[in-house]
Amino acid sequence: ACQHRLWPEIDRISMEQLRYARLGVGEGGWQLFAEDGEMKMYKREEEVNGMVVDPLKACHMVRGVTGHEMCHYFFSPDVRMDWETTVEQMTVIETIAEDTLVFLQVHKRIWPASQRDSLFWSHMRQVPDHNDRDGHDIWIVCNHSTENPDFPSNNGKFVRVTLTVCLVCQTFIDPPKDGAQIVRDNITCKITYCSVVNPGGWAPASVLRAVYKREYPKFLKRFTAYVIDQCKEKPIMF
Ligand SMILES: O=S(=O)(CCO)c1ccc(-c2ccc(C3CCCC3)c([C@H]3C[C@H]3c3ccccn3)c2)cc1
Repeated sequence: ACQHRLWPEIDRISMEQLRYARLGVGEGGWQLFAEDGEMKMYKREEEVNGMVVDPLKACHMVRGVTGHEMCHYFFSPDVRMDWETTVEQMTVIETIAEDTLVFLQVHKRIWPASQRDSLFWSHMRQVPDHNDRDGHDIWIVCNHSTENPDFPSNNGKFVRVTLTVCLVCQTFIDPPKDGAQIVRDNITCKITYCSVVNPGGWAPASVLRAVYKREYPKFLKRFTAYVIDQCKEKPIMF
């Protein structure tokens, strides 16, 4: 992967997104728009050329899974269609490395907007976390739009969205007493999910904001429930 032409961009954007995810929501005009238990969703209202591109930041605490497990299932193409209900087709069009893939996805049409597709590299990485006492690393998956001459945007069929998404997960372990073995009940995963999606073409602001408000909470709840269910009978992947 390190000699691939995209590697410098992949490395830079992934680390930028890690820093961005770890910034609090105290400053920068974030407004809380959805809450469900431990999950808190914030957005900023932004438009580019009259198109809604509202950045989103979601914070969640999930008990019983590790950050490695959360990122593994988010990254894996094999299980994508099991949890991602807003995607109609998903193809891996390039394997840059075992932790770096290029996806082409066709998203379900959101009436009355025209149907969208997305083409993005996806990179998963473990990042040592210096200021974390119990020494558990941070896992991140970063998805960022890219171009590929074999799959031109606006190919007449779909409007190509551009996106930058990151899932940053940190594992916390509450060690069991008397040196017993760590079980899933001793584990909590702190998730920060950030996304900026540019619709790539006009779509009514009111429709998009309504879809964001409905779809993002559903998306994150469904995904985290999926990972908990997949992991519960399996050995812990730290
Ligand atoms: O986290 S991921 O990388 C997971 C891999 O799939 C991701 C998540 C979401 C998107 C996406 C793509 C298109 C749209 C819109 C824009 C105009 C018309 C379609 C939206 C908006 C509508 C929002 C939304 C939020 C959550 C789920 C689906 N829909 C979101 C892409 C990638």
